[in-house]
Amino acid sequence: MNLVIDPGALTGEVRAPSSKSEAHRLLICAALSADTTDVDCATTSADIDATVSCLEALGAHVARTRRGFRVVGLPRDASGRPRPAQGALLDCGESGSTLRFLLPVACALGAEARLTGRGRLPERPLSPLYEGLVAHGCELSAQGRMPLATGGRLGAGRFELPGDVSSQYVSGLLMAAPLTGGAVEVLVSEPVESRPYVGLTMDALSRFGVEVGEGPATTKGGSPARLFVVDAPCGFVSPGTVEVGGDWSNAAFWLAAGALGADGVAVTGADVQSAQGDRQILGALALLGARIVRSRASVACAPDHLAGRILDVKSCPDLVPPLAAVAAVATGTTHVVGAARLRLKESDRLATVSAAVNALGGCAEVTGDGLVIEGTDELAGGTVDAANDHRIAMMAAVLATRCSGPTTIVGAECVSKSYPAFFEDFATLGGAVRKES
Ligand SMILES: O=C(O)C1=C[C@@H](OP(=O)(O)O)[C@@H](O)[C@H](O)C1
Ligand SMILES: C=C(OP(=O)(O)O)C(=O)O
Repeated sequence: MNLVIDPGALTGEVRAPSSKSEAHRLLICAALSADTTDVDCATTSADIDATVSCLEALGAHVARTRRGFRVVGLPRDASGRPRPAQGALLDCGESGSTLRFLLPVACALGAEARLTGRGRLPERPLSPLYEGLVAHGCELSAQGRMPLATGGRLGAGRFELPGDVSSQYVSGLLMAAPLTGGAVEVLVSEPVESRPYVGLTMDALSRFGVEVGEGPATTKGGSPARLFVVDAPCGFVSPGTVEVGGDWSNAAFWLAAGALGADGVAVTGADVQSAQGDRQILGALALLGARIVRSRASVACAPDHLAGRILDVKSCPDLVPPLAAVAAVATGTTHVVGAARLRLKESDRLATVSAAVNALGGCAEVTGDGLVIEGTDELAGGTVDAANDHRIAMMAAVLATRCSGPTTIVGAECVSKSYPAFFEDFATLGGAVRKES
């Protein structure tokens, strides 16, 4: 589906959709606990639905309720261990989180399963998580080809991972750890990029009674590292009800639109104390010169004197598209650094962010680990290929509001990966969006 956006500032108030990062984790923990859990989650998305369908395939019972999901955990064997369905096909869709969380979990459950996916997912890396799983008792079919078949059973012990490929490997191992029956140590070399996502996992586990210890350590080679430890014995204990917070990664697009507009945009439902690292959008937009106004019910962003800056995004890779939209019109040069892993997302996001800025008349260039963006106030509009990447479609829509002519977004339906109602909310904020005729 191609959508056309006509120029015009967004303004008003919008509610953040439910966080898919929180939802994945809380749904998985709920499925692994013996009892029933109500996961309050007002909105869903293709990625959240992928995790739900995989958990159902493993034997959990998940029902959609008015407030979210009611999850009945996996059946248990005589010794009280979760007993997964065997021979299940786990369709991860295009969700990297679903695949990288449920691969170690399925292995630790001793499930003979096949994990499959689409879009860019089969190309996105699993190494060296894959090798770590094999070294700890898992039998996996060849890497790089889907479906990926699992067998054997993941055992406890020490896992070593680099900090610069994907924090999702660490999160997956920590969620699998309580199922191994022994102590699990995950040593991650510094810098641990996307570190707040590991914190989000620790937060979710803690809500289900699993505590993760963390401290400084060194690798065998003597380099600095972080050690994450889940001690045995432990198991998932449902707290009854858990709440999924508003999604800061997606709220970031509305705040960016506020910075690009006139009267500002306010977002409700996103907690400024959230464990989500992407609430850093507030600091990053303020650094670029936008005006942030917090009230009890909302946080708003309005334009001021936008100026280019150095933005280190090691801990918040998903904020690059909305920040790039603001940098594209800020005075001067923005250097986005610490962003090499963006090449491993739904698209090569360094290439697609820069292509989107340039397609609308801006000036962006890819560097070794990020982007250089020269701001301009003269964006003409044009045609952006969303490249099947939800964050590129949302970025293009937001930046289109500041162009002098119309913008066509090719493949705009990919927003459904994380935010199916994005364009409805865009229109609610006064955005002029129509289907290409
Ligand atoms: O754990 C998570 O929920 C996520 C971790 C990040 O990935 P990496 O750790 O691979 O950077 C982020 O980009 C992704 O959208 C969601
Ligand atoms: C990279 C993303 O998600 P995932 O890795 O779960 O596919 C994203 O939502 O931007």
